[in-house]
Amino acid sequence: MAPLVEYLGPPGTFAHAGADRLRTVPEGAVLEPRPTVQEIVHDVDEGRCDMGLVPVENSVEGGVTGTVDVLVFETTRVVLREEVVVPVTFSALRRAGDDAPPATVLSHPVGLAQCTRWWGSRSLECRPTTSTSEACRLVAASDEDGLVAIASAKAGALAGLVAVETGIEDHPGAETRFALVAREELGPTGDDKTTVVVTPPSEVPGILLRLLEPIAARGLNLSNILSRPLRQGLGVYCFVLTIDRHASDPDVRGALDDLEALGCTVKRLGSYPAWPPGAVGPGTGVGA
Ligand SMILES: O=C(O)C(=O)Cc1ccccc1
Repeated sequence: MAPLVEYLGPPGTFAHAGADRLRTVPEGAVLEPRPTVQEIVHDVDEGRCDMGLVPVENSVEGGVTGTVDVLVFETTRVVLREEVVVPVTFSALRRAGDDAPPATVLSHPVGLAQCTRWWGSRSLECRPTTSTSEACRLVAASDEDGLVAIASAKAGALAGLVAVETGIEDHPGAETRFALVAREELGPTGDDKTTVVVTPPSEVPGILLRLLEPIAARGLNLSNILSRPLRQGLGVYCFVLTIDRHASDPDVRGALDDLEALGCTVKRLGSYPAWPPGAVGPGTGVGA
């Protein structure tokens, strides 16, 4: 049967654009929008779909914490299978005929955070939405005046909105990394990354330094480190580490064994080919 790939919808999101850049999805896959990252990740974890495409990191905002936390705390089977990077630029989008002064801006939290100068200088009220396309859908369906969606021009056009300004982001050239999550990871391609969640034992002084030592000592490059609160009180954190090598590499295996020997809990989120495309084939073109 054709694999089912869910992405953060509705159509026109940056995730939808990312689906077009996927390289490891079998031909004939069916692509379906879902309204929230949580639903997508749980659908993969519990076998209701095969794969899911969700935002994990933005070059201006850092980790997309909503996604990272679902992967860290709410999954048992989900692994990262592929990463895809998408350039992001934002437009201000309105209903045709709504000439009222802008009053309220709607977008995904990452979209709002990347356009703070635009809406901050106009003192607009912010309404976070589950995606940029959902912001467009809500503005198009509302009879409230003065609403502005922040999304790609394409998302706006799909919802029938008019772009009143383009390129409104604070930092041009931003990119977002998306993860294709699945239940099975891929073998080594020669240019891979491994992401793990490391929870240190409590109350060990200098633990961050000690848990980085086995990685540094093996000459492994750490391309990302994110700390997330364990929700057990202030100062209690886990670390999401990305190592630029496949988990089957003996040095990565050795480093992860050392972390466990230090008393850390290690949750393996999987190994996947690094972006930009290197050792794997061309895109499968399942997306937008
Ligand atoms: O809402 C979207 O379009 C997404 O795919 C998530 C997102 C939102 C803002 C910037 C990058 C990705």
